[in-house]
Amino acid sequence: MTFDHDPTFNLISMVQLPVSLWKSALDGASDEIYLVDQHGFIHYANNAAVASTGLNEAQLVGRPIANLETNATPIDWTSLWADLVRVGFVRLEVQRQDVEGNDYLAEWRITLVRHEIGMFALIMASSLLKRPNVETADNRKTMVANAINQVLQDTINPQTDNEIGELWLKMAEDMTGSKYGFVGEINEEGKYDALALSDPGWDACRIPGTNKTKLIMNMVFRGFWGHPVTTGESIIVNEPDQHPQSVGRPEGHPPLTAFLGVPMKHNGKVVGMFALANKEGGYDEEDVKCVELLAMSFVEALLRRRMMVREKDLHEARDASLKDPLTGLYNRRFFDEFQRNLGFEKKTAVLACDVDHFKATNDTYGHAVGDTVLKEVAAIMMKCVRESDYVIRIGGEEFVILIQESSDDVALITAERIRRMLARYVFCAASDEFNKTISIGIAMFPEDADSLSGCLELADKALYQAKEEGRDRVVRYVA
Ligand SMILES: Nc1nc2c(ncn2[C@@H]2O[C@H](COP(=O)(O)OP(=O)(O)OP(=O)(O)O)[C@@H](O)[C@H]2O)c(=O)[nH]1
Repeated sequence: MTFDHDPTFNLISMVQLPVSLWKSALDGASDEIYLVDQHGFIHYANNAAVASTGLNEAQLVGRPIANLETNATPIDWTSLWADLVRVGFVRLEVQRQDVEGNDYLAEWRITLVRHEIGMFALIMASSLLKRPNVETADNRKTMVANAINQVLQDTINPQTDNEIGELWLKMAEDMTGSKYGFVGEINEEGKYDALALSDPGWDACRIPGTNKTKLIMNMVFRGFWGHPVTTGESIIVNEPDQHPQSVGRPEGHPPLTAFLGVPMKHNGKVVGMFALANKEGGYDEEDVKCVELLAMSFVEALLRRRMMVREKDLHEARDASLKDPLTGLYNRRFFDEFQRNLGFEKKTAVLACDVDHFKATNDTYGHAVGDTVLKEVAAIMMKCVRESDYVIRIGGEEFVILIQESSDDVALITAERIRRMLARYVFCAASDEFNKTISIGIAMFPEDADSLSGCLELADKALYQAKEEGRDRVVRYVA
């Protein structure tokens, strides 16, 4: 493994934001920040990390995070990484030691960062009891760094666009000391739709009977309000009434003492705006820098979230097309796809299962009861198999079970378990109770046939034999 590239590069390229902004935010944050690869090696450490560990950046980069001399307790990186990959975000408390050898408790907030060159862990470490002596305790920069962390978390936690908007608007207000504001996007008609609006104490924007605010939709902003959207430039207006672009305020709107408007951009195009109001003493260039950084992070968070939601929807739609709506089991299409992707090395048992005299159930109790029986049979089958096995409703009252990495014994034991459980199960129909049995035929892939469907044909032959021999039994196919 080599670490000869700019260590910040990975992080920057992941979030695709200008290097200078991110680097200054991360470098100057008062929390220690590390970017760590999946093997636990540090790729980037900020100034606070340098101050806290007493090691310079060159000494830190390439070092395993788990074995930092400042970790008073060892860290099991392998299991931590496994949790991170599974959940996306991990928070833990780590006993650490400052450069003078004093123990202190630190909180690590770790976010999984996915990138085409690999996955990384972004660790933000802050002392819970005693902050190590870090000179760069600039509160604002810590907030910006927290915002970066938030971007990454926002893409993981399922939230609505409006909730994300509220979160980022609050962050922008806190960072600048604004009294109120709004954030929104340009819609397809080129007008403005708010995603979040904080309460400026103006009745006109309140939803009657609630303390929620009405979202502005399809708005065209004039004067300095619209400046960020029309020009793509941020604007500070510290004396709104005297400003040449002043268009006054709508009736009943609370006093406006200062205004900061920052465009949200994506690929150079203005896609929205942050608008903040009434910072005491007015806004300055530092506010512009912070909010511009936030605006970029916000767009990133929003777009990433939408992409993830789209992917999830697609995934669910695909999943639904492979499922049987009655039982929730996989369907025939799944069997065909599974077969296509099956490698030869995967020993798989094929169990062909058919409920005995099912037609009689339909005839006696009606189709609806028949459906309930099928659902309950499906549930019994699911209880009898391992998580790694597949239960498929191949059609009507016929089911197929695929047991991966199976031996003859495992297949027979599973089939017998299903047969016995079903035979003992009592079904109910109105005031009547009844039992059902099942017949099962077994064939093994690739031992008996060189395709799964070939195996299914042989398992069906064995199933037919089971029916012939009196039903309620398991038969292993023999050539
Ligand atoms: N309720 C219900 N019945 C179904 C469904 N799909 C198929 N069937 C019925 O399942 C029955 C299958 O009957 P047969 O294939 O004759 O076999 P059987 O009565 O189970 O008898 P053996 O298999 O010989 O033990 C038919 O009556 C189908 O109409 C379904 O989704 N719901």
